[in-house]
Parts: sequence; C-alpha cells; structure tokens
Amino acid sequence: MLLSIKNISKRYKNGIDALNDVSLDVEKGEFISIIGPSGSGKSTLLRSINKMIDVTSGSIYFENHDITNMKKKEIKNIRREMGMIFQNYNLVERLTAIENVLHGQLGYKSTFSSIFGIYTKKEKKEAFNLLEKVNMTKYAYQKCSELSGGQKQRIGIARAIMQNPKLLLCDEPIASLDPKSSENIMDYLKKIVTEMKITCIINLHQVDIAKKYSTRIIALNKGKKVFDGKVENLTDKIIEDVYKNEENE
Ligand SMILES: Nc1ncnc2c1ncn2[C@@H]1O[C@H](COP(=O)(O)OP(=O)(O)OP(=O)(O)O)[C@@H](O)[C@H]1O
Repeated sequence: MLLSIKNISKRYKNGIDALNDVSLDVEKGEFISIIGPSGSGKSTLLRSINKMIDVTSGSIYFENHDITNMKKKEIKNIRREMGMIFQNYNLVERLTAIENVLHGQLGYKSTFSSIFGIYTKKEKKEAFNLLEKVNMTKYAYQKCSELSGGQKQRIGIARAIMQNPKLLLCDEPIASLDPKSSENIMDYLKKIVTEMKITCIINLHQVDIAKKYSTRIIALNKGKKVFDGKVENLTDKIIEDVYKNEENE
C-alpha cells in the first residue's frame, strides 16, 4: 500500500469543516481523480497528504509510515517522494524552462548547491530527457514568462517528475487551460506516469476528463467521501447527486 488515509477530518481555524471522516487506501500505480463541487474539500485533501496542512484528527500513512504528526525535517524527506503540479504552475517565471525542470532536484541538494544552481551532468541530461517527453526541448532556454499556459504546465509536469516521486499530486492542473490544451496536458501526464509507474492523485472539476483518464474516481461533497470506485460504476445519477447542491455553495 502506498498511501493509507484513516478517518481524517480537517477543521480550519474559522470553524469550517473541510474534511469529515475521510478514509481511502491508494495502491501503487493507481490514477485517481478526485471530483466534487467547489468547496467540497479536494484541495484540503491533497494539502493534507503532502503535509502542507495538518489534519485535525485521523491518520495518514505513506509507505506504512505514520506521517500524521511528522516534524519539519522529516516532512522535507516525505515531500521529495511526492511531486506536486499546480493550477497556476508555480514556476519561476524569470528562469528558463530547463532551469525550472532542474528545480525539481532542489529537495535533494545541499543549500550551497541549490543557491548556486549547481547541477551534475547526469541531472542536466535527465532534465533534457524529461523536456523531450513533454515535447518542449526547443523551448529549453526560453524564459517561462514567455510560454503559454499549456507549455508552462508541460514544464510543471517535467519538474515534478524530475524529483523522481513515488506519488504525484495534481491540484486542478488544467483549470486554467482551454479544452484542447487540457486534453493535451492530460495525455502527457497519463503517458508519463504510466510509463514511469508513478501513482497519481488529481483534483479535477471536469467529470468527463476524470472518467476518460482515471483508473478510479473519488467524489467529495461537503468534506465527505460520497463515491469511491471504478469509472464504470460512476453513474449519471451519482454524478448528479455529487453536484446537486453546487449552485447553493
Ligand atoms: N486556509 C483556509 N482557511 C479556512 N478555510 C479554508 C481554507 N482553505 C479552504 N477553506 C474552506 O474549506 C472548504 C474546502 O475548501 P477546499 O479548497 O479544500 O475545496 P475544493 O473542493 O478544493 O474547492 P475548489 O474546487 O473551489 O478549489 C471550503 O469551505 C473553503 O472555504
């Protein structure tokens, strides 16, 4: 088991219950989409997994280690194992595409090497290989501020994979993209994680995309898990129920 979440709840300081007794087990190699209306707790769930926030109760196990109450130093080690892809890309805009991909290695470097951007030949080769996988080699030396959204997200994928993660967490990776670029990004993502056998959990607004690419879908509503199963079991009726109260949110 790669990840095991047992009965987690999250109450923010303002009293909002963002997660309510959520449990799930993730096996290696799964491609899981998390769907649900705005405010249902999707981002909170991902942020709990990579320890950006602490849960209020319950436990999280990563590779059978209890990571629920980890200290800061240990969290750094865990984060190396978990790549992140963001809606707003989180690239360093003034740096080139290849420099951003190399940044994926920062978690493994000494402070000295990271400050001076010192990378080995092997790391540079690996970064170029990844640029090739997302078909961005010809933009290697272009500043990220000059790239389109879809191109930026391709760099975001390469950077996350550069980190050599066991788990890839994607928080609305296509929410800022048009439908064509969205499919393009999902194609690259799916191809790379399948090829490299990386487990993937992805927050998505688009149910059709979730159905097309996932091996399993989890639906949240008001912080509760209301569906967890194979794509073929996610009926239109269930989808309707999951999103029923969205207009009231
Ligand atoms: N840092 C925070 N402090 C207080 N409340 C928060 C915080 N982050 C999220 N919330 C609240 O927790 C609930 C769940 O939010 P979350 O962002 O996890 O939902 P989501 O499903 O990812 O939504 P969206 O699809 O709109 O991104 C919402 O009611 C939100 O307002």
